Amino acid sequence: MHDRQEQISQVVVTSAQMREIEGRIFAAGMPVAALMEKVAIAISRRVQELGSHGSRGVGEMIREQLPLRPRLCVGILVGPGHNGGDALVVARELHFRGYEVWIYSPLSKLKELTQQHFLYAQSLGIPCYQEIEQLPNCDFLIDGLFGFGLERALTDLIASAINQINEWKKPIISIDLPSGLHTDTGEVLGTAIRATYTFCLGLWKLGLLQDQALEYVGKAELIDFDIPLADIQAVLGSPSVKRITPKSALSTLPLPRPTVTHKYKEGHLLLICGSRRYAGGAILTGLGARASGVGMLSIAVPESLKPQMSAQLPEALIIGCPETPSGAIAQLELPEKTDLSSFNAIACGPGLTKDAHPILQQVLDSTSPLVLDADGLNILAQMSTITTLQKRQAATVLTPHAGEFQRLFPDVPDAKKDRVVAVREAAVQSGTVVLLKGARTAIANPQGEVWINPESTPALARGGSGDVLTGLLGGLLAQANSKHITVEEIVATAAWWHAQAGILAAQERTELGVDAYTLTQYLIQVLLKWSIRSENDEMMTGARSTYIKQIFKIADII
Ligand SMILES: NC(=O)C1=CN([C@@H]2O[C@H](COP(=O)(O)OP(=O)(O)OC[C@H]3O[C@@H](n4cnc5c(N)ncnc54)[C@H](O)[C@@H]3O)[C@@H](O)[C@H]2O)[C@H](O)CC1
Ligand SMILES: [K+]
Repeated sequence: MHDRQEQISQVVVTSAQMREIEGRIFAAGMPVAALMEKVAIAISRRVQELGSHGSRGVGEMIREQLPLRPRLCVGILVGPGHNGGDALVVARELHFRGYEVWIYSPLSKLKELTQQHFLYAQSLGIPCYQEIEQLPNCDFLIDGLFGFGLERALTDLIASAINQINEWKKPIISIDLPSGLHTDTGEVLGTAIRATYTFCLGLWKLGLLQDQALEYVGKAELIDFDIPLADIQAVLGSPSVKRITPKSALSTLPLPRPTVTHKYKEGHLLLICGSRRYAGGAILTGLGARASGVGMLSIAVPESLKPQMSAQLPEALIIGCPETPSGAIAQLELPEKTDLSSFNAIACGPGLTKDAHPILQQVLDSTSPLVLDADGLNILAQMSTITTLQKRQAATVLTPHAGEFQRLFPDVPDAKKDRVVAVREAAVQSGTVVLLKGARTAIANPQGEVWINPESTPALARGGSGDVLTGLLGGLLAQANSKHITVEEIVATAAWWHAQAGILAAQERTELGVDAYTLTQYLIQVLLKWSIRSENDEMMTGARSTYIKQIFKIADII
């Protein structure tokens, strides 16, 4: 069961893929009405959990507002399709559980199954309204207007009703997707419900993981309804878009370490960063690399930065390089008998300034895996990016934010419209792994596979946090060859780890308290938090299986 949950939680689908998977289920004999019932009962149960006393959810919020209200009043928004059908089943179930239920159904032409549920709800005496103004004051709402069947911009009638509903500032639970969002791109088609919770049905919809959707999605969770893995496999093959999960991220960390090892076996990373103007970028990149656990860390900086670098990172080999009049690295001067290929990985860019452009060609000509960030990317953007990158044999990872991405890849589809399409196109064209930073960082490999980090925090939107990621990523890349892990999986792990550190820091210090230096201090705490959690899971699973064995033993079954 656990494995299924993990597999399902990684899958991301478009509306077309969901339609195809749904079609296989119905073709295999599952009646549409039965599936709707199965799904909507699961939704109803979850709504009641949220609405129950003491849960940190809708019920908690409502009780703070209306402690005396004898029973919760819920408004059900019903659309013409099966999303509306789901909502009507939920309406019926909450009605039987004692909730005061009202229905708003703006369109008179409903799909047959939805129509049947509508008639039954009316037969139970549940009040149904066609005008949003008629809907009495509810404690919370269930949004079943549109799911993954939304095909075009909303009509004015429905758009103005949704805007009105959003004005009420009531908790809203959206079924499958907040109505009005494009299922694949997350684009707002006119307007959209601002959900407090989104209960995504069966498999994660791609649109819920796109930056432009996030202010509408609220807290998203998956309602599993036992879609056979075989149907998912048949339609998706190996999923082209995956969610990064704690389990997948932790599994690629260079942990546990072999009992017998030494510092050179745990990777040697070269950072090329910093300038007189941006010394801090070099320090932050170094601290990110330190946290990765990399065995040996060399940092090439302009000569004048050497003292402060050694003070901040005494364990690192600081390589003082000749500098330009503006205080940038003029040329790389590596210790004798070493050249760029001596390093397991190179990370280049933070704080370099564009005056360091001669360095870039050197690192591009190297045969080591290479991470380019910040000015490393800005200098690259001045070269013919795609052809330059295609010449490299070794792995190359680019970590642009939206602006750097636009400069690097002016000809790929607009990342604002669909980040997944844009990052995939950039990676395929350039033959590199591209990490496009954002609220939901997206990573693509040259084969066009995409990973999305589903959890982050606006606390990371600060100068320097990208430098930390570059060091962390470079350090993990330098250790990668000790395990058979792909570069893109390492990149996905670095993105997850970096975001988790931001989340942990923000929990303890608020979203204003996560400067880049502080962020570096939370990186190791992420591993402690998740290793404790997975030990607990193991223990729980272990405890649970022991407990079950005891019961069966008593019953003399095993
Ligand atoms: N996938 C599954 O296994 C299950 C899905 N369920 C639910 O069904 C919806 C999808 O239902 P569908 O009828 O295909 O579409 P919607 O209800 O999302 O769309 C409504 C309907 O409205 C029409 N329409 C499209 N765009 C517009 C518009 N802009 N204005 C007006 N009308 C529009 C279009 O004809 C659509 O058919 C899914 O989200 C789940 O909630 C099952 O309940 C369980 C299994
Ligand atoms: K919906």
